[in-house]
Amino acid sequence: MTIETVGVVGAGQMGNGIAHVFALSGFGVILTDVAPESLDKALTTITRNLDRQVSREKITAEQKDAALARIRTTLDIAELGQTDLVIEAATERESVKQSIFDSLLPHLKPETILATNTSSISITRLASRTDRPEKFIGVHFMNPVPVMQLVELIRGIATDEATYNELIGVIETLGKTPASAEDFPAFIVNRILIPMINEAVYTLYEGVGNVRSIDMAMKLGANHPMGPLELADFIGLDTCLAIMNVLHDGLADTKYRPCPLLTKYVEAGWLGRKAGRGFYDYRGETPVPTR
Ligand SMILES: CC(=O)CC(=O)SCCNC(=O)CCNC(=O)[C@H](O)C(C)(C)COP(=O)(O)OP(=O)(O)OC[C@H]1O[C@@H](n2cnc3c(N)ncnc32)[C@H](O)[C@@H]1OP(=O)(O)O
Ligand SMILES: NC(=O)C1=CN([C@@H]2O[C@H](COP(=O)(O)OP(=O)(O)OC[C@H]3O[C@@H](n4cnc5c(N)ncnc54)[C@H](OP(=O)(O)O)[C@@H]3O)[C@@H](O)[C@H]2O)C=CC1
Repeated sequence: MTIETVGVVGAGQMGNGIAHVFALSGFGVILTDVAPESLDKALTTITRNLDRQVSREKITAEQKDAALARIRTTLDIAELGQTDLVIEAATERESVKQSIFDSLLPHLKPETILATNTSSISITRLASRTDRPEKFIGVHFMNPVPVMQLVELIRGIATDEATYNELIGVIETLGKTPASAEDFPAFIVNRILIPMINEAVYTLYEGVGNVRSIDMAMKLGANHPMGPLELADFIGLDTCLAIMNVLHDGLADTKYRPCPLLTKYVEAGWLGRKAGRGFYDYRGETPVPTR
């Protein structure tokens, strides 16, 4: 099958990045979300990130304009019926993803591949509730999508070889590197990364360090490009907590217990950068630690 047009469901930080890289690689993109403001914000972010790539001479102004012209936004999920591949990138909650698939499936062509960018949820379980488990696959992009090289590919128990091979080709066309992960909670990257972030929150909770000292320690002491709390804010604290809950429920091991302080920040709506506040407050000129 030739994939020419890609549907992206969810226009948050991952959805806009996925739309960006597909459009830049020549695919037509239809981006949908439930909120018109999210679609407007996504287009503003994509334009800003393309401008950054133009100013760093990674792409030309013509490539930027052509990429933007390939992206269409809509509030009507039925419009994704014309696409060859759909990537679901909505909130990390199984019920949300489930209801998206329920409303999307009646409109899809039988040959369309259905992918999810979930960062932790079982691909096999999500696939089993669709009409095409053999054409269902996990395609896990990393944040920020235009920059990060890796894409994890996760096959559910029923995913067929043709779908897997098709996606390897697509990811290579995007200039990225596919890596296969088995379908266990949070796959490879987040199985390792998110417990590390959770441990950093425990370090804060127990008073071993404050926000600044913990981030500085890991940046200067372990050469991480961002400190773990800065990275948690970047990912989204709701997403970090959702992933810890999937690990805790799925592996039934207390070592995956989400830190109560992480839960408290999420309960406060302090979800990180996207909410203007998390372990840092981003509402002023420079980020200020909240603890
Ligand atoms: C939760 C999950 O399910 C899985 C995940 O995604 S986990 C999160 C994985 N991501 C990470 O761990 C990111 C860690 N952080 C980093 O790698 C870096 O801090 C960073 C790349 C985000 C920014 O790097 P930096 O050096 O501080 O900033 P900066 O110099 O402005 O940017 C570096 C490059 O990225 C580009 N860039 C940064 N953000 C960008 C964006 N949103 N869009 C396009 N380009 C971007 C810059 O243009 C620059 O490109 P060049 O080097 O080619 O000139
Ligand atoms: N953040 C990260 O670093 C990474 C996240 N992921 C995964 O990508 C997915 C998206 O995460 P991320 O972009 O960070 O989250 P965001 O919160 O930034 O964006 C999620 C978007 O989905 C929208 N949405 C919610 N419900 C629906 C629906 N029914 N139909 C369409 N859109 C909907 C939200 O709208 P509204 O705001 O109105 O609710 C929001 O715009 C998650 O599965 C996450 O686990 C994967 C890799 C990295």
